[in-house]
Amino acid sequence: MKTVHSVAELREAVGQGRRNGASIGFVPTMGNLHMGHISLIERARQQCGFVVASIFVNPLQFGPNEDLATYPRTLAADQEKLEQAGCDLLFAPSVEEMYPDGMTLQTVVSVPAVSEGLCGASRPGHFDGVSTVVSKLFNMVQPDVAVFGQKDYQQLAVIRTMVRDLNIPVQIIGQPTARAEDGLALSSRNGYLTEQERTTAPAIYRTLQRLGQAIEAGREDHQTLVDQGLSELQAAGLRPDYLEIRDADTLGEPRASSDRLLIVVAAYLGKTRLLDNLVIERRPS
Ligand SMILES: Nc1ncnc2c1ncn2[C@@H]1O[C@H](COP(=O)(O)OP(=O)(O)OP(=O)(O)O)[C@@H](O)[C@H]1O
Ligand SMILES: CC(C)(CO)[C@@H](O)C(=O)[O-]
Ligand code: BAL
Repeated sequence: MKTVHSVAELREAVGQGRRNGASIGFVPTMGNLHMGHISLIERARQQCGFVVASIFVNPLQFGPNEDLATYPRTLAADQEKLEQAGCDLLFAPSVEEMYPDGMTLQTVVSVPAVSEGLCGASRPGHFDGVSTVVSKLFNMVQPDVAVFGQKDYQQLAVIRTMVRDLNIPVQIIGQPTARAEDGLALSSRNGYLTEQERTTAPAIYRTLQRLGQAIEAGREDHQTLVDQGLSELQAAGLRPDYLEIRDADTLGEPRASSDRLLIVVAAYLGKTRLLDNLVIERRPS
């Protein structure tokens, strides 16, 4: 696997892949790779002859009091994992390469509606940072297919909307969440957890499953379920940011006609903010 750091080298290497007749698959990441990331690479590999990953900790999507400075940067280990997973090319640009005129003068891509609420409410400006960097990366790589994780469900919805609204010629694939044996969604930020916090963290998925089972059994009293779920999380030692039940396709409030519901949660364990979600097929009434 080749690693490049500049847009010019990236274009040259992707162009070579394309000239060899391969379709281009792309997996954007912030690095510190785990098996969740690797499942995205493998998904891209299934469909494309040439697979590109990027590692870029994007300052534009971090709030002023967030963990930009401490976010784990583990390039050498990541390169090894990507190589083993069959990735062809890694793009690992500097901040200067991505934002040569600085970030204040950067044109911003902003996706309305779907980026508001949930993480958009707790992290103002976050999704503008994500949609801006992902549209830049799409223009740099020009992939046929891009794979994102369903763990970051709202992010995936924002990207799908952006691609549709801006007519970007890329197929977006959502890959199911890879989990540890105890159900905790794999996440780079799990590395921040103390041993004690790590034993508490699976309560998030347990709560999602319990709510999911209740909905599958026909419960429609969503607010009661959410209140119980919040209490469960708190009792386990988590500090919920939000726990909500939404329409899984629009991310709006569920309607009588919603046939897929999203149970979505963000919760703090100490200083670490963890995300997870579950999609439930609703029983026809
Ligand atoms: N457990 C997982 N299963 C499947 N995909 C995942 C998983 N975790 C992350 N991804 C996906 O990997 C891509 C890159 O995400 P990122 O590098 O931010 O990893 P992360 O583990 O989510 O990090 P963080 O802890 O910072 O949120 C995104 O599309 C994200 O949804
Ligand atoms: C999509 C992404 C790579 C954009 O910086 C990031 O938000 C992530 O890793 O999920
Ligand atoms: N995986 C989401 C990227 C972020 O938290 O900034």
